[in-house]
Amino acid sequence: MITIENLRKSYGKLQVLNNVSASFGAGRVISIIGPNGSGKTTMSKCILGMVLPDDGDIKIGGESVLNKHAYRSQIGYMPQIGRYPENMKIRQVIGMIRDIRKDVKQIDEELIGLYGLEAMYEKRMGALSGGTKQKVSAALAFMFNPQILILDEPTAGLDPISAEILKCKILKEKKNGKLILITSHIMSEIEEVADEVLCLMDGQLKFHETIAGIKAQANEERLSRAIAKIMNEED
Ligand SMILES: Nc1ncnc2c1ncn2[C@@H]1O[C@H](COP(=O)(O)OP(=O)(O)OP(=O)(O)O)[C@@H](O)[C@H]1O
Repeated sequence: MITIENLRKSYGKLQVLNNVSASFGAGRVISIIGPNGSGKTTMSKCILGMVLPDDGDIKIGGESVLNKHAYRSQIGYMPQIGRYPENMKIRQVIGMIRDIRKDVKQIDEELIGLYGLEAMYEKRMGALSGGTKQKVSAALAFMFNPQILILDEPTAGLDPISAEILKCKILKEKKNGKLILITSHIMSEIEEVADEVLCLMDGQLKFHETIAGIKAQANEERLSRAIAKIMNEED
């Protein structure tokens, strides 16, 4: 569904993505991991068209999406920190985005219901707690039934019950054939929801492997130990 070919991106002298290639199929959850600053968000933003790579290609359904816009409507994005106009109420933000996406008939309001957002509709975005803002971001990412979801540290800041709701939603949408990319540092969460792990280190692909494959390769039952072992291996 998504193919990344020899992706390169630098900011000035800093090479953030160095020849990264990978492909991701429908009906899979892929966790993107790596130390802080290893290029995870930059790779996600390249897929979203928010950052233009210096070199390489990104294909969705076999077609290059570089410098194109229409494909973005197939992607639901939950940013690490959602930024919203402080004075707008939750109701207005959701209404505004629904207005922009009038083309979508099959609206998915499940997370709005599960998070009880309607009861907070009249609250202004600037007055919300970080976790509630995260819930709005999650609800918006899933709302327009996108075929691809990119979730940047989605459960960071959510209380355990709200995080559980989101993990269940991720697994449900995976069963519906969606491709879901998640950046996360939480190993237990990765083990619960992901099928594959892609690891970036210093902008390079360190490995891209199934969970079972990682454990077998490292000869470790615990995913966190297995990943640490592989990350510490010399190339
Ligand atoms: N717009 C930008 N201008 C300059 N440097 C940038 C820009 N965006 C990112 N960088 C740098 O690129 C590197 C990779 O950043 P990126 O946000 O992709 O990392 P990450 O793996 O998502 O990190 P984290 O785990 O901390 O979220 C960092 O050194 C960052 O400072």
